[in-house]
Amino acid sequence: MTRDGAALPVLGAGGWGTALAVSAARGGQAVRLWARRPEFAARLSRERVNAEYLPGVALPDDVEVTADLGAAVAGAEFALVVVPSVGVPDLLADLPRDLGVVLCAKGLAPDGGRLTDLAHELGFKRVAVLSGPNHAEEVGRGLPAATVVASADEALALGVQRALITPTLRVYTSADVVGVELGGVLKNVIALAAGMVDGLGLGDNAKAALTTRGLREMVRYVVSQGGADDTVYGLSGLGDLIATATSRHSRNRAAGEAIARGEHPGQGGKVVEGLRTADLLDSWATAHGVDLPIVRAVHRVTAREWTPARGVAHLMEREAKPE
Ligand SMILES: NC(=O)C1=CN([C@@H]2O[C@H](COP(=O)(O)OP(=O)(O)OC[C@H]3O[C@@H](n4cnc5c(N)ncnc54)[C@H](O)[C@@H]3O)[C@@H](O)[C@H]2O)C=CC1
Ligand SMILES: O=C(CO)COP(=O)(O)O
Repeated sequence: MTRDGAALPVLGAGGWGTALAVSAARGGQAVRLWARRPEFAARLSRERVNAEYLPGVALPDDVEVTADLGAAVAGAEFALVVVPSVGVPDLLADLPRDLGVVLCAKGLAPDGGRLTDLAHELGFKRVAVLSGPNHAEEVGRGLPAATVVASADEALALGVQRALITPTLRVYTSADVVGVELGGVLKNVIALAAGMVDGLGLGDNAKAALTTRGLREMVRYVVSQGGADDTVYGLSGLGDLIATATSRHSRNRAAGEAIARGEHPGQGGKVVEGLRTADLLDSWATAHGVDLPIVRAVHRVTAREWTPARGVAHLMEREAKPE
């Protein structure tokens, strides 16, 4: 049943790991889905539905669930790493260094750097990133979607493309790791801001202005890190910004909306990557003298240093200048 020999390890059984496992298996790829908690893995293996993170989507027979990390990656060329960014360093530390790693988290390393850099620093030679407009709820249901796998190792990118491409998930390759990785990271912060615009009832004009200026901020940051502006205008940048800033599925957008209403964002234990990213990036931008005003406003508001109204004023009352 496998396409390329050994089963594909999918490490992380949250919403996105489960959706990727289901999608690949439906496409004819045998999958080993690793969950950190043994009792959770046992329940998932028994019930064949991830009721906690991806309800209503049945696991095909070709998805084997395990809590044994060594068994999950045994014999594999590469593995998808699909835990939240905060858990990536510890998981990478436990993996064999000759394994190719495909990083799927849309977040940063603890020092504010890129997770792909961290993987190289830890000794991995074959590193890729997977990112695009891909809500797990839709990919899990087999609705049409497209995504991008980027790597400096072309053979790895092509292998991932072969393993994941299906009639409903179109997988493109790219050599711009920086651009693909950081587009997915940044759009979460802009989606938090878009949610705040929704929560404050500021209207469609404000949201269009915010997301467009947010795209400009994404380009500025990506280019400062060596990525290409063209990549930001593609699926993993603009595409994911549209999907996230407008979606009822987005946890980042919903968290922004809740914060603007004065609530604490309750996501039932699901990760809201933009909160951590805004914190890390605001510090980075301050230290490096880079102007990221939306990141700054989102960080200050989510840290409860500013009210949402002050965040809006910070953006509206900047000096007048050409677009
Ligand atoms: N949900 C989505 O639609 C998409 C999510 N992503 C990204 O994928 C990453 C994972 O997100 P989701 O699967 O949605 O998360 P989730 O919130 O659905 O679930 C998180 C999963 O990771 C596990 N986990 C938490 N901390 C861990 C750690 N330290 N080590 C190992 N496992 C840990 C949890 O037990 C849970 O199974 C995030 O970076 C997210 O931005 C990317 C594309 C789509
Ligand atoms: O990355 C995503 C869609 O591409 C998921 O976004 P949220 O984490 O905001 O739900």
